[in-house]
Amino acid sequence: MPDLIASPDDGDLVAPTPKIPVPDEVAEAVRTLIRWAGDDPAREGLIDTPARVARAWKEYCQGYTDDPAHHLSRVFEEVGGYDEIVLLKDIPFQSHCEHHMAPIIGKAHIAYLPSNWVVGISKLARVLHAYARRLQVQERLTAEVANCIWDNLKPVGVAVVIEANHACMSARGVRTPGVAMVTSRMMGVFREDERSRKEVLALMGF
Ligand SMILES: Nc1nc2c(ncn2[C@@H]2O[C@H](COP(=O)(O)OP(=O)(O)OP(=O)(O)O)[C@@H](O)[C@H]2O)c(=O)[nH]1
Ligand SMILES: [Zn+2]
Repeated sequence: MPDLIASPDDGDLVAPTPKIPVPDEVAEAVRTLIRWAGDDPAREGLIDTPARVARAWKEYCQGYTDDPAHHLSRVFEEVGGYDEIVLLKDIPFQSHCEHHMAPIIGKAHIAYLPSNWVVGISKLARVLHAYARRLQVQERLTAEVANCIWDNLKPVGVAVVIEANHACMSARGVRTPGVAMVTSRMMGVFREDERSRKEVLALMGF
C-alpha cells in the first residue's frame, strides 16, 4: 500500500504519484517541446523534467481509465421517503482544454431529484472528476456529467452548472484573466418546469 500524505490544499489524503515508466518517445516529445520553447533540455534543471511532465500528464488525464458510470452503480433505497432535491455545491475540479491543453480550473454544482433511490454523495464528485480529468471543452464536460447521472440513476431531474476559468484565456492568447465561463445542463423536471429550475438554481446560489 502506498504511503499516504496530507495534501496542503484540501486536507485530503492522497498517494504520491507512482513512478511509472515513461516511454522514450514520450520523454523525447517533451524534450522537443522544451527546445521549441527556447530552452536546453540537457541543462541540469531540466534533465528529469520530461519524465515528470509525462507522469503529470498521465495524472491530469486519469479520467481516461475511470469509468464514470461505475461510480453510480451502488444506490441506497432507504431514504425515508426523501423526494426533494439533492445538491452537491461548489465542487472544485481541474481539467485541461482540448484546444491548448491548458488548465481549466473551476467549480461544479450537481443536483438531481431522485426517484426511488439515491447515490452516495461522493459519487457525484467522482463522476465529475472522471470526465474532467480528460482533454475537454466545458460544454461537453457539463453535458457528460448530466447525461451520466440521468442515464444511470434515472432520476426525475438533473441540473449541472459549471463555472470555470480557462488558462488559455488568462495566460496566453487574449490574456484576459478573471473571466468565468458558466455552462449548464438541465434535464427532466429542471428543463421542463420553470419553478423547479428556479428552485435548483436558487439552491446553487444563482
Ligand atoms: N467554447 C469553448 N471554447 C473554449 C474552451 N476552451 C478553450 N476555448 C476556446 O477555443 C478557442 C480556440 O480558438 P482558435 O482560434 O482555434 O485558437 P487560437 O488561435 O489559439 O485562439 P485564441 O485563444 O483566441 O488565441 C479559443 O477561443 C479558446 O478560448 C471551452 O471549454 N469551450
Ligand atoms: Zn484552451
